[in-house]
Amino acid sequence: MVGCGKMGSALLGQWAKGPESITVVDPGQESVPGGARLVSDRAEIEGECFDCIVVAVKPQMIDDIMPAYAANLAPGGYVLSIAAGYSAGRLSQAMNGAPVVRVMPNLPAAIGQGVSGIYPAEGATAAHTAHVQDFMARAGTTVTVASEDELDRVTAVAGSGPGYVFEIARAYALAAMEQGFTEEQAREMVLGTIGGAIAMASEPGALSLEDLRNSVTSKGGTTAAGLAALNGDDGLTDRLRATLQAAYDRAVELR
Ligand SMILES: NC(=O)C1=CN([C@@H]2O[C@H](COP(=O)(O)OP(=O)(O)OC[C@H]3O[C@@H](n4cnc5c(N)ncnc54)[C@H](OP(=O)(O)O)[C@@H]3O)[C@@H](O)[C@H]2O)C=CC1
Ligand SMILES: O=C(O)[C@@H]1CCC=N1
Repeated sequence: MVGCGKMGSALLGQWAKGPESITVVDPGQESVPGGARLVSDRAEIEGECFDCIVVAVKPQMIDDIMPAYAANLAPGGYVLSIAAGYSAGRLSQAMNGAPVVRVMPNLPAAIGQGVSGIYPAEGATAAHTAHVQDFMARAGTTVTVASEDELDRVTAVAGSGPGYVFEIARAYALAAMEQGFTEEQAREMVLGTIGGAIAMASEPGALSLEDLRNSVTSKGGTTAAGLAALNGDDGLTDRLRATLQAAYDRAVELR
């Protein structure tokens, strides 16, 4: 694994429980999860070959960092990239024509509750894809997509998604504090409410999201009043549309 920051270490925490021996190259880390081997520079693995090289550095750094690793890929091996946007074709070219599988995980992978998109690019074999599916299933649910464009849309919806959710929760808690609650009370109430509602909506056979919303909303009651302020003019819907579009557009720029 090349790079082991926030997302790399979230995945490594799950992967390190499996049978593979994992080597991490990251100059900035003092330790990595699960007892994986950590080196700070590629020079320390000169001459060593790996069946899979995971790209977990920022997309903007790939051109500088990754070409040298082409020499570390074992015959028959492949490259697994979690970088947003950066295309499989460009990465393969940078790594001497290596097969590439692109993955878009999200941060709850750290607790085994991630949502990951998988896109096996041209040149990736069924065995490579099966290995990635197994790897990512250890970190949560997976969806294998048929086009790279779709993976960039998974990025906008799920890859970046925890960021939107944390921001919504933060704003919700701030509003709760303005109703007179302490920060701790607001956090507990807001996360308890979001967590409870999501758990209920995730039960097998749960109602549609619209019906669930309606089941909270008494005619002429408090929820109806709150919902009118929240999305009565579709402002929230429009804002979320713009959110996903902006994230997708950025992924396209990073290709
Ligand atoms: N964060 C997220 O929720 C998600 C991120 N991703 C993707 O994951 C990738 C990493 O993102 P994220 O974990 O957030 O970023 P981080 O900055 O946390 O992680 C990148 C890591 O790479 C290290 N690094 C820098 N230079 C090198 C080098 N020459 N060799 C090896 N490692 C190096 C950095 O060290 P240092 O900090 O010291 O520079 C850092 O530890 C990105 O491509 C991103 O698009 C995908 C899905 C979700
Ligand atoms: O913000 C980013 O670019 C990365 C990719 C998805 C989540 N974080």
